[in-house]
Amino acid sequence: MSIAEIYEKFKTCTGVSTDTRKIDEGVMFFALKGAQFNANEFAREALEKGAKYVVIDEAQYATDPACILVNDVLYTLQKLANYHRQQFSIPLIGLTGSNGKTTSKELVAAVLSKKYKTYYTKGNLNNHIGVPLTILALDDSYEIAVIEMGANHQGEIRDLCNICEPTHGFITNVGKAHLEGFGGVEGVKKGKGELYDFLVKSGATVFLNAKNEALVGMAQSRKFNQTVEYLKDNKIVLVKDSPIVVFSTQEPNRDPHTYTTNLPGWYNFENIAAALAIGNFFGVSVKDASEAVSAYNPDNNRSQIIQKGTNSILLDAYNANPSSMSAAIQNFINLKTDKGKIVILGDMLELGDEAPAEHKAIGELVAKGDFALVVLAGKLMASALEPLPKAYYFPDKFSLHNWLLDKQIQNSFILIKGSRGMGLESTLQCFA
Ligand SMILES: CC(=O)N[C@H]1[C@@H](OP(=O)(O)OP(=O)(O)OC[C@H]2O[C@@H](n3ccc(=O)[nH]c3=O)[C@H](O)[C@@H]2O)O[C@H](CO)[C@@H](O)[C@@H]1O[C@H](C)C(=O)N[C@@H](C)C(=O)N[C@H](CCC(=O)N[C@@H](CCC[C@@H](N)C(=O)O)C(=O)O)C(=O)O
Ligand SMILES: Nc1ncnc2c1ncn2[C@@H]1O[C@H](COP(=O)(O)OP(=O)(O)OP(=O)(O)O)[C@@H](O)[C@H]1O
Ligand SMILES: C[C@@H](N)C(=O)N[C@H](C)C(=O)O
Repeated sequence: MSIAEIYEKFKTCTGVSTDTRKIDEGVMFFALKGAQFNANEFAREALEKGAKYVVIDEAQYATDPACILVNDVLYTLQKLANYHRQQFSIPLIGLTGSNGKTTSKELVAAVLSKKYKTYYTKGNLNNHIGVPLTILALDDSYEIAVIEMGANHQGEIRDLCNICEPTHGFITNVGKAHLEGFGGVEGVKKGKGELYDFLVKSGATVFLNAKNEALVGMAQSRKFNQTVEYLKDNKIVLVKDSPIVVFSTQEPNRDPHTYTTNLPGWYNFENIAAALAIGNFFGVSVKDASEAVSAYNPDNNRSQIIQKGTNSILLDAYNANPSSMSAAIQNFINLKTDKGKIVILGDMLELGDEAPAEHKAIGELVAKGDFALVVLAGKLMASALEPLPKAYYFPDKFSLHNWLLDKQIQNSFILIKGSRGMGLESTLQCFA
């Protein structure tokens, strides 16, 4: 069956599902294969639970006229998403980067929502499955879309662009993330640059952080139809970045106005600047845009400041890589507080051969800070111990938690950061 024919059936469905444990009446079910299950085996169950059609790629499970047999379910999901995307002529802003994608996406969406009905990626659904699912839930009530794209190897951003066909785009930054799959920082530039390549090819508009040398360099070697630079002039000024970003804007016919945010660090100022520039481009007033970023309060284990008894906690436990870890630690070193400062750091994953050196470099950076306690957790973090002879080290989270529960830390400002695989948000429970 052709994609156009499958699309006709999709249009009669209430949506899409990939999980029989969470299925709504009337959906089109895509039977994906994972590490544990082959969802072809759930075709019948999906129909019994209310799916209108099931897309499968193993003939033996095609036991009902509602089964659509294809060569490859994942490929079909991606092609269908692209077909669906092509039905819309709204601006679609695609973004990627090593760090700050989700925060930037949320900020851009908050700004654009002041003027438009804005569709945007939920949570972190940014990969070869998440982007198609995101696109397939777009409907014609929306006026603009913001789509996050993530990758851990070459070619992935190219493929995601071919699915969502951005008309506008930006890269938050290029840094030391997923080095294993990208093959070093040059590989990251190449991989993230696939968004720029698409924007060149399609004559789209790029938003460019004029203060980011790596991005400016990548942009110089490409000829965009339109480039909108930000952080080039003093339209937005960083007043302070610690413990949270305060910025001021020059608004037409008004005195400069200062806004307080809920986000820590210069790196979030850059994310805010991108959101303001995009808002400005699409005609959102500086006042509305600034109010939107000022009101944004993360609740996703990223850049969250949480009070727990007498302790203040900067919870940044969604993910970690050398760039975001250094940024968070440097910001924490600069933070002024009467409380004792403590860092609790977990492994940074997906760094391949560079993992020992990168963990050691983090240890060297931490050694420059004036911390009351340095606590390291995870096998890879052992490499950070050499420059930190006084650090407390735990090979796993469980021994870390036992120690913290015993220690009853009070009146401290604590940074918690580690990779997703470490799940360090659960360390919050160790503080009363
Ligand atoms: C295929 C799938 O949905 N996988 C999810 C599943 O993982 P698993 O491999 O264990 O699949 P299973 O074997 O359990 O199941 C296979 C399918 O069967 C369905 N099923 C199962 C049982 C049943 O009773 N009924 C069923 O129908 C089941 O639903 C499956 O469809 O479960 C995991 C745990 O819940 C999920 O994590 C997993 O989701 C995968 C990873 C996924 O890709 N989800 C996307 C929707 C997504 O966007 N996820 C994002 C993560 C994005 C991310 O990590 N981005 C990176 C960069 C991207 C790198 C890229 N190359 C990559 O590898 O992803 C970044 O740095 O930003 C998210 O969830 O946040
Ligand atoms: N512009 C930036 N430069 C460097 N580090 C940043 C930047 N923005 C955010 N970070 C750091 O990266 C962390 C993760 O932010 P965020 O989740 O927004 O990034 P992400 O790229 O979406 O990652 P993921 O796709 O894995 O969720 C932040 O909590 C912060 O430590
Ligand atoms: C989960 C994925 N988005 C990610 O950020 N991975 C890195 C390696 C992490 O878990 O920190």
